[in-house]
Amino acid sequence: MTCVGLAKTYPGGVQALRPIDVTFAEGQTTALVGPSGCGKSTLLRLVAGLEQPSAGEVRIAGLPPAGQARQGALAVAFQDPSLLPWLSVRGNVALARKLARQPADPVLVEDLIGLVGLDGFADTRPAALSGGMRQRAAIARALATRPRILLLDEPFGAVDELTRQQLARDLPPLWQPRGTTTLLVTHSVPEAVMLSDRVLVLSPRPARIMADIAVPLQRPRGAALPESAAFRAIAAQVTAALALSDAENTPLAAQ
Ligand SMILES: Nc1ncnc2c1ncn2[C@@H]1O[C@H](COP(=O)(O)OP(=O)(O)OP(=O)(O)O)[C@@H](O)[C@H]1O
Repeated sequence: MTCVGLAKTYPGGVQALRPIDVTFAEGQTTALVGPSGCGKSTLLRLVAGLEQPSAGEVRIAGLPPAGQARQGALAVAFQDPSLLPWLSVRGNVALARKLARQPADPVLVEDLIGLVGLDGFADTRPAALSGGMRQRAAIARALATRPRILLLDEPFGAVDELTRQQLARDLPPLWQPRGTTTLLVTHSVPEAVMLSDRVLVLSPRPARIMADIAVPLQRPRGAALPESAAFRAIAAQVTAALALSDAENTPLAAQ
Protein backbone atom coordinates (compact mmCIF):
# COMPACT_ATOMS: atom_id res chain seq x y z
CA MET A 1 0.00 0.00 0.00
CA THR A 2 1.47 3.32 -1.06
CA CYS A 3 0.68 7.00 -0.55
CA VAL A 4 2.15 9.25 -3.23
CA GLY A 5 2.13 13.01 -2.68
CA LEU A 6 -0.96 12.49 -0.53
CA ALA A 7 -2.24 15.81 0.81
CA LYS A 8 -5.47 17.12 2.30
CA THR A 9 -6.84 20.61 2.75
CA TYR A 10 -10.42 20.64 4.01
CA PRO A 11 -13.02 22.94 2.49
CA GLY A 12 -12.65 26.16 4.45
CA GLY A 13 -8.89 26.02 4.18
CA VAL A 14 -7.72 23.79 7.07
CA GLN A 15 -4.59 22.10 5.76
CA ALA A 16 -4.47 18.75 7.58
CA LEU A 17 -1.82 16.87 5.62
CA ARG A 18 1.22 18.03 3.68
CA PRO A 19 2.14 15.93 0.65
CA ILE A 20 3.16 12.58 2.14
CA ASP A 21 5.05 9.78 0.41
CA VAL A 22 5.06 6.51 2.29
CA THR A 23 4.86 2.80 1.56
CA PHE A 24 3.39 0.33 4.03
CA ALA A 25 4.87 -3.13 3.59
CA GLU A 26 2.41 -5.98 3.24
CA GLY A 27 1.73 -7.71 6.53
CA GLN A 28 3.28 -4.99 8.67
CA THR A 29 1.55 -3.05 11.44
CA THR A 30 2.37 0.65 11.51
CA ALA A 31 1.39 2.93 14.39
CA LEU A 32 0.72 6.62 13.69
CA VAL A 33 1.38 8.92 16.63
CA GLY A 34 1.50 12.71 16.85
CA PRO A 35 0.06 15.74 18.60
CA SER A 36 -3.70 16.05 18.91
CA GLY A 37 -5.30 17.42 15.76
CA CYS A 38 -2.19 16.93 13.61
CA GLY A 39 -3.94 14.92 10.89
CA LYS A 40 -3.60 11.25 11.92
CA SER A 41 -7.28 10.43 11.42
CA THR A 42 -7.27 12.36 8.17
CA LEU A 43 -4.48 10.13 6.86
CA LEU A 44 -6.43 7.04 7.93
CA ARG A 45 -9.66 8.26 6.34
CA LEU A 46 -7.83 9.00 3.09
CA VAL A 47 -6.36 5.48 3.09
CA ALA A 48 -9.86 4.10 3.79
CA GLY A 49 -11.26 6.05 0.84
CA LEU A 50 -13.69 7.84 3.20
CA GLU A 51 -12.14 11.20 2.33
CA GLN A 52 -10.89 12.43 -1.04
CA PRO A 53 -7.32 13.77 -1.21
CA SER A 54 -6.68 17.34 -2.38
CA ALA A 55 -3.57 16.06 -4.12
CA GLY A 56 -1.79 12.78 -4.63
CA GLU A 57 -3.23 9.30 -4.26
CA VAL A 58 -3.44 6.09 -2.27
CA ARG A 59 -2.80 2.80 -4.07
CA ILE A 60 -3.59 -0.58 -2.60
CA ALA A 61 -2.29 -3.38 -4.81
CA GLY A 62 -2.38 -0.82 -7.62
CA LEU A 63 -6.03 0.15 -7.03
CA PRO A 64 -7.73 3.08 -5.29
CA PRO A 65 -9.15 2.28 -1.80
CA ALA A 66 -12.89 2.49 -2.56
CA GLY A 67 -13.19 -0.82 -4.41
CA GLN A 68 -11.14 -2.62 -1.74
CA ALA A 69 -13.59 -1.63 1.00
CA ARG A 70 -16.56 -2.91 -0.99
CA GLN A 71 -14.91 -6.32 -1.41
CA GLY A 72 -14.13 -6.58 2.30
CA ALA A 73 -10.38 -6.39 1.59
CA LEU A 74 -10.17 -3.18 3.63
CA ALA A 75 -11.80 -2.83 7.03
CA VAL A 76 -11.92 -0.05 9.61
CA ALA A 77 -12.54 0.15 13.34
CA PHE A 78 -12.78 3.75 14.41
CA GLN A 79 -13.03 5.35 17.83
CA ASP A 80 -16.75 5.90 17.58
CA PRO A 81 -17.97 2.53 16.34
CA SER A 82 -20.97 2.80 14.07
CA LEU A 83 -22.65 -0.46 15.00
CA LEU A 84 -26.20 -0.92 13.77
CA PRO A 85 -28.39 -0.40 16.87
CA TRP A 86 -31.10 -2.87 15.87
CA LEU A 87 -28.67 -5.77 15.43
CA SER A 88 -26.97 -7.83 18.13
CA VAL A 89 -23.18 -8.05 18.40
CA ARG A 90 -23.38 -11.30 16.41
CA GLY A 91 -25.62 -9.65 13.81
CA ASN A 92 -23.25 -6.70 13.41
CA VAL A 93 -20.19 -8.93 13.02
CA ALA A 94 -21.94 -11.28 10.59
CA LEU A 95 -23.30 -8.36 8.54
CA ALA A 96 -19.77 -7.31 7.58
CA ARG A 97 -19.36 -10.52 5.58
CA LYS A 98 -22.77 -10.14 3.97
CA LEU A 99 -22.06 -6.56 2.88
CA ALA A 100 -18.76 -7.72 1.38
CA ARG A 101 -20.65 -10.53 -0.40
CA GLN A 102 -18.65 -13.16 1.41
CA PRO A 103 -20.27 -16.46 2.44
CA ALA A 104 -21.60 -16.64 5.99
CA ASP A 105 -19.08 -18.07 8.48
CA PRO A 106 -20.82 -18.51 11.84
CA VAL A 107 -17.80 -20.27 13.34
CA LEU A 108 -15.48 -17.37 12.52
CA VAL A 109 -18.06 -14.89 13.85
CA GLU A 110 -18.33 -16.73 17.19
CA ASP A 111 -14.53 -17.08 17.38
CA LEU A 112 -14.00 -13.36 16.87
CA ILE A 113 -16.63 -12.43 19.42
CA GLY A 114 -14.87 -14.69 21.93
CA LEU A 115 -11.42 -13.39 21.08
CA VAL A 116 -12.38 -9.78 21.75
CA GLY A 117 -13.79 -10.90 25.10
CA LEU A 118 -17.50 -10.55 24.33
CA ASP A 119 -18.46 -14.15 25.08
CA GLY A 120 -21.93 -14.05 26.55
CA PHE A 121 -22.79 -10.77 24.77
CA ALA A 122 -23.29 -12.12 21.25
CA ASP A 123 -27.06 -11.59 21.51
CA THR A 124 -26.77 -8.14 23.09
CA ARG A 125 -27.55 -4.96 21.17
CA PRO A 126 -25.02 -2.09 21.11
CA ALA A 127 -27.11 0.19 23.37
CA ALA A 128 -26.73 -2.31 26.21
CA LEU A 129 -22.91 -2.46 25.90
CA SER A 130 -20.30 -0.19 27.46
CA GLY A 131 -18.22 2.07 25.18
CA GLY A 132 -15.25 -0.27 25.45
CA MET A 133 -17.40 -3.29 24.62
CA ARG A 134 -18.76 -1.51 21.55
CA GLN A 135 -15.20 -0.81 20.43
CA ARG A 136 -14.30 -4.46 20.84
CA ALA A 137 -17.38 -5.45 18.84
CA ALA A 138 -16.24 -3.06 16.11
CA ILE A 139 -12.82 -4.75 16.05
CA ALA A 140 -14.48 -8.17 15.70
CA ARG A 141 -16.62 -6.76 12.89
CA ALA A 142 -13.55 -5.33 11.14
CA LEU A 143 -11.83 -8.71 11.26
CA ALA A 144 -14.89 -10.65 10.05
CA THR A 145 -14.05 -10.26 6.36
CA ARG A 146 -10.42 -11.32 6.93
CA PRO A 147 -9.29 -8.00 5.44
CA ARG A 148 -5.91 -7.47 3.78
CA ILE A 149 -5.86 -3.91 5.08
CA LEU A 150 -7.00 -3.08 8.60
CA LEU A 151 -7.33 0.53 9.77
CA LEU A 152 -7.71 1.13 13.51
CA ASP A 153 -8.31 4.68 14.76
CA GLU A 154 -7.81 4.73 18.53
CA PRO A 155 -9.70 1.46 18.73
CA PHE A 156 -9.06 1.08 22.45
CA GLY A 157 -9.90 4.66 23.39
CA ALA A 158 -12.88 3.73 25.58
CA VAL A 159 -11.37 0.56 27.01
CA ASP A 160 -9.99 0.42 30.56
CA GLU A 161 -6.22 0.20 30.97
CA LEU A 162 -5.99 -3.49 31.86
CA THR A 163 -8.27 -4.62 29.03
CA ARG A 164 -6.30 -2.32 26.72
CA GLN A 165 -3.06 -4.04 27.59
CA GLN A 166 -4.70 -7.42 27.17
CA LEU A 167 -6.12 -6.48 23.75
CA ALA A 168 -2.73 -5.14 22.66
CA ARG A 169 -1.32 -8.61 23.39
CA ASP A 170 -4.22 -10.77 22.17
CA LEU A 171 -5.40 -9.03 19.04
CA PRO A 172 -2.30 -8.85 16.78
CA PRO A 173 -2.13 -12.67 16.49
CA LEU A 174 -5.61 -12.43 14.90
CA TRP A 175 -4.39 -10.42 11.95
CA GLN A 176 -0.61 -10.80 11.73
CA PRO A 177 -0.40 -14.45 10.68
CA ARG A 178 -2.80 -13.63 7.86
CA GLY A 179 -0.47 -11.04 6.39
CA THR A 180 -2.87 -8.17 7.11
CA THR A 181 -1.38 -4.73 6.61
CA THR A 182 -2.49 -2.67 9.61
CA LEU A 183 -2.44 1.06 10.34
CA LEU A 184 -3.18 2.07 13.90
CA VAL A 185 -3.69 5.57 15.29
CA THR A 186 -2.98 5.78 19.00
CA HIS A 187 -2.03 8.32 21.65
CA SER A 188 -0.27 5.69 23.74
CA VAL A 189 3.45 5.15 23.17
CA PRO A 190 3.52 1.70 24.88
CA GLU A 191 0.55 0.62 22.79
CA ALA A 192 2.21 1.84 19.59
CA VAL A 193 5.37 -0.14 20.38
CA MET A 194 3.53 -3.23 21.62
CA LEU A 195 1.35 -3.54 18.52
CA SER A 196 3.52 -2.39 15.66
CA ASP A 197 6.51 -3.18 13.46
CA ARG A 198 7.01 0.50 12.75
CA VAL A 199 6.02 3.79 14.36
CA LEU A 200 5.55 6.96 12.31
CA VAL A 201 5.71 10.15 14.37
CA LEU A 202 3.82 13.00 12.72
CA SER A 203 4.47 16.73 13.04
CA PRO A 204 1.83 19.20 14.22
CA ARG A 205 -0.75 20.09 11.58
CA PRO A 206 -0.31 20.04 8.67
CA ALA A 207 1.15 16.60 9.29
CA ARG A 208 4.37 15.36 7.79
CA ILE A 209 6.39 12.33 8.84
CA MET A 210 8.96 13.51 11.41
CA ALA A 211 10.35 10.13 12.43
CA ASP A 212 10.11 6.60 11.09
CA ILE A 213 11.06 4.17 13.87
CA ALA A 214 11.41 0.41 13.40
CA VAL A 215 10.10 -1.94 16.12
CA PRO A 216 12.12 -5.13 15.57
CA LEU A 217 10.70 -6.97 18.59
CA GLN A 218 9.82 -10.64 18.24
CA ARG A 219 6.26 -11.89 18.20
CA PRO A 220 4.22 -13.06 19.96
CA ARG A 221 4.73 -10.27 22.46
CA GLY A 222 4.01 -11.20 26.05
CA ALA A 223 2.92 -9.28 29.13
CA ALA A 224 6.55 -8.94 30.32
CA LEU A 225 7.81 -7.29 27.12
CA PRO A 226 7.24 -3.66 28.22
CA GLU A 227 9.70 -4.29 31.05
CA SER A 228 12.49 -5.29 28.66
CA ALA A 229 15.39 -2.99 27.81
CA ALA A 230 14.72 -3.34 24.07
CA PHE A 231 11.09 -2.26 24.44
CA ARG A 232 11.99 0.66 26.67
CA ALA A 233 14.69 1.85 24.27
CA ILE A 234 12.22 2.00 21.37
CA ALA A 235 9.54 3.64 23.52
CA ALA A 236 12.12 6.26 24.56
CA GLN A 237 12.94 6.91 20.89
CA VAL A 238 9.26 7.44 20.08
CA THR A 239 8.77 9.68 23.11
CA ALA A 240 11.78 11.81 22.12
CA ALA A 241 10.45 12.20 18.57
CA LEU A 242 7.02 13.16 19.96
CA ALA A 243 8.66 15.78 22.18
CA LEU A 244 10.39 17.25 19.11
CA SER A 245 7.05 17.28 17.30
CA ASP A 246 5.38 19.01 20.24
CA ALA A 247 8.14 21.61 20.30
CA GLU A 248 7.15 22.55 16.74
CA ASN A 249 3.62 23.24 17.87
CA THR A 250 2.73 26.83 17.07
CA PRO A 251 -0.47 28.50 18.28
CA LEU A 252 -1.78 28.17 14.71
CA ALA A 253 -1.14 24.41 14.60
CA ALA A 254 -2.77 23.98 17.99
CA GLN A 255 -6.08 25.47 16.79
N1 LIG B 1 -14.30 17.29 7.93
C1 LIG B 1 -13.45 18.26 8.33
N2 LIG B 1 -13.62 19.54 7.91
C2 LIG B 1 -12.75 20.52 8.29
N3 LIG B 1 -11.69 20.33 9.07
C3 LIG B 1 -11.47 19.07 9.52
C4 LIG B 1 -12.34 17.98 9.18
N4 LIG B 1 -11.85 16.85 9.77
C5 LIG B 1 -10.75 17.22 10.44
N5 LIG B 1 -10.52 18.55 10.30
C6 LIG B 1 -9.40 19.32 10.87
O1 LIG B 1 -8.20 18.74 10.36
C7 LIG B 1 -7.20 18.71 11.38
C8 LIG B 1 -6.71 17.30 11.57
O2 LIG B 1 -7.74 16.51 12.11
P1 LIG B 1 -7.57 14.97 12.42
O3 LIG B 1 -8.85 14.47 12.98
O4 LIG B 1 -7.02 14.28 11.23
O5 LIG B 1 -6.43 14.99 13.55
P2 LIG B 1 -5.92 13.87 14.57
O6 LIG B 1 -4.45 13.92 14.55
O7 LIG B 1 -6.55 12.56 14.25
O8 LIG B 1 -6.49 14.41 15.95
P3 LIG B 1 -6.73 13.69 17.36
O9 LIG B 1 -5.43 13.08 17.76
O10 LIG B 1 -7.11 14.83 18.28
O11 LIG B 1 -7.83 12.69 17.16
C9 LIG B 1 -7.84 19.32 12.63
O12 LIG B 1 -7.49 20.68 12.70
C10 LIG B 1 -9.34 19.17 12.36
O13 LIG B 1 -10.06 20.19 12.99
